[in-house]
Amino acid sequence: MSSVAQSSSWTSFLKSIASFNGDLSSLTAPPFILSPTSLSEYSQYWGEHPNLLIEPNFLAQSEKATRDETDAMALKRIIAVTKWFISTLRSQYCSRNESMGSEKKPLNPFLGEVFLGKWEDPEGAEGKIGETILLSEQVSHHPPVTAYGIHNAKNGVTLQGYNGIRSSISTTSINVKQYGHAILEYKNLEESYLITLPPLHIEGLISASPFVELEGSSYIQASNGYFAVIEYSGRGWVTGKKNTFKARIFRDAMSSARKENAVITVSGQWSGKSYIGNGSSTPSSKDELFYDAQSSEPQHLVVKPIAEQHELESRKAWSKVAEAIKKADYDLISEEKSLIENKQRELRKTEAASGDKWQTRWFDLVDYSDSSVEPDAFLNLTNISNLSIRNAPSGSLKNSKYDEGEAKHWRINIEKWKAEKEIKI
Ligand SMILES: CCC(=O)OC[C@H](C)CC[C@H]1O[C@H]2C[C@H]3[C@@H]4CC=C5C[C@@H](O)CC[C@]5(C)[C@H]4CC[C@]3(C)[C@H]2[C@@H]1C
Repeated sequence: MSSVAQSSSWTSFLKSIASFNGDLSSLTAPPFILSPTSLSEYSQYWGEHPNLLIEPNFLAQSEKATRDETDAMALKRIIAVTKWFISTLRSQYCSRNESMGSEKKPLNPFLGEVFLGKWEDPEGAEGKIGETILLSEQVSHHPPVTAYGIHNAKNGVTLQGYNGIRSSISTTSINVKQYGHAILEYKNLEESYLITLPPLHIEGLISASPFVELEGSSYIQASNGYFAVIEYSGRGWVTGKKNTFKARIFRDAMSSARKENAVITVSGQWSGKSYIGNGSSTPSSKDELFYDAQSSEPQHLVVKPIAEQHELESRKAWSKVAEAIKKADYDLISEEKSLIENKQRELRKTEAASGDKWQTRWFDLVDYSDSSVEPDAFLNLTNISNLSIRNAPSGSLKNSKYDEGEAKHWRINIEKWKAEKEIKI
């Protein structure tokens, strides 16, 4: 066992996990497990392969296409969307391990914290992709919820979504259910996709080298009917290596009831190589390579220098805390964090006194249980996939045990971004 794992701070931290109350940010983790990065920055992991995100826009059928050609192109597009989704997972769930040696505890964003930037036209794309922007905003602090919008104007592509988590502790791991979803819209194709988020757990706590492993399933529902079911497993499974997945693509959600109905199957590691085959049999390294996560380097977001940032922008707001974490100076960390937390407490008190609640900046909370709400991509896609519209764990089905309670979801308000005067990309 490494010296870190034996260190008193880690063992006392593990004990604190034992008395866990459900809110991860309430746990005081030892300094070496703290990340200098705020959770509001994690939205960028959706956009680090702009070429794959935009690719479906170029897979349009011709005007004179027959029904079969149209269908064949629709299948090509959901395969391309599945490839883009799989390409996001290494950044989402492995990037801290790769850059800092293990999963870390991100800074807990304050209400109203924003993170924004752009991906420039990828090298060698000859202007085909163009610029893609990211807007991310902490729309709730209790519980923590981050909303984001990624937009590529040149190709009419918009990805928007939000994420919140609920955690619980088992003897050796932290179990996390994700709430929220992503909606991907290709304006030129008049086509949209609903993407749900898989549950995960944190392994390696005992050995003080935590890492994320995905589990369960997630779904991609296309407005043209095609439906992808992605199942995740880790090395604990009989055959699986870590980060294993199997994606099955069906003509529609109904036919996904039987695995034999899969028209395409993709299998492998989302942090490594995966292979694609026709039908429902499991492809292997003898079949066609689908994606190699290790060989396609993520394109990093361009973020303004901290000196040019607004005080609500994440890296500016957290700069002193981030410095203290890099110095592993625990007293300074808690001193600088308290300054931010106390300022937030004051703000909330003033708002409570004057009665004007904090207003979110670029996102609106839409109540889908309100029958007057306009039919939109979310309602259409949850209908054809039979997925719940409620604030249930991501991917819950209608009439499942979680299909109850409120149905309020965060949506980007692009007019508010266009009217933005103070904060620039
Ligand atoms: C708080 C307890 C603690 O410090 O334990 C030490 C360990 C670092 C485990 C807890 C933290 O692990 C982090 C992993 C984070 C998730 C990673 C990726 C994503 C995907 C992204 O799209 C949305 C956010 C999400 C789900 C992160 C949520 C927060 C997680 C679970 C951090 C834990 C506090």
